Amino acid sequence: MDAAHMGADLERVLVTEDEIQAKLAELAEEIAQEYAGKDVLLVGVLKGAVMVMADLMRALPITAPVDWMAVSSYGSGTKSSGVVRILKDLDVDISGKHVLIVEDIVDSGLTLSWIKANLESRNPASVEIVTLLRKPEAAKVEVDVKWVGFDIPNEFVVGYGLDYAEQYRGLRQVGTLAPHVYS
Ligand SMILES: O=P(O)(O)OC[C@H]1O[C@H](OP(=O)(O)OP(=O)(O)O)[C@H](O)[C@@H]1O
Ligand code: HPA
Ligand SMILES: [Mg+2]
Repeated sequence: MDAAHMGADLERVLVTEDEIQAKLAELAEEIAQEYAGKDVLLVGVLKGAVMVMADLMRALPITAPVDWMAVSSYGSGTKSSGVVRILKDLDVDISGKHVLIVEDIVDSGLTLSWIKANLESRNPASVEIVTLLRKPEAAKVEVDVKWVGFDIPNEFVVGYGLDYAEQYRGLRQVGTLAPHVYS
């Protein structure tokens, strides 16, 4: 799909490219302060967090190693199954380390609460979460998220890492899809 067509499939832009970048710069400052003098490992959750990770780590005034986990809960649909599977585990041992999970979205919260509990069971020094987006009205479980970029309405969104059937991840903004896309 070409980029122009990808953008044309959006019904409404909820967060613009500029808003995303400005927010990540703010969050990066806060995160750098929090971890000053500490070693922190950034853990990205594939595939959605790729964009947030790429831009957040470049905005961070500190250097930090990066590792990735891949889990699946959504498959190709628009609803969380609630069943989380590890598709790819971390490469490194996190015991004694400060871990910052980097995510694109907290929707039902099922994925993040599962990942957080899973990582906490490995005896890290701490586990915190930064997410670009959160849907407060969609929460099925409460997850303690330290840094949130934007609270958004309970609508399915795409762009900036977020997909619908693996499409639209490359959009620079976040928005809802036009109804014709689903039919
Ligand atoms: O709060 P929840 O309802 O659990 O939803 C959030 C999760 O869903 C998405 O991942 P998805 O499983 O679609 O994988 P992807 O990142 O590869 O698209 C998103 O990246 C989060 O990880
Ligand atoms: O709104 C969403 N869009 C795309 N992927 C998602 N994964 C959880 N919520 C969403
Ligand atoms: Mg997805």
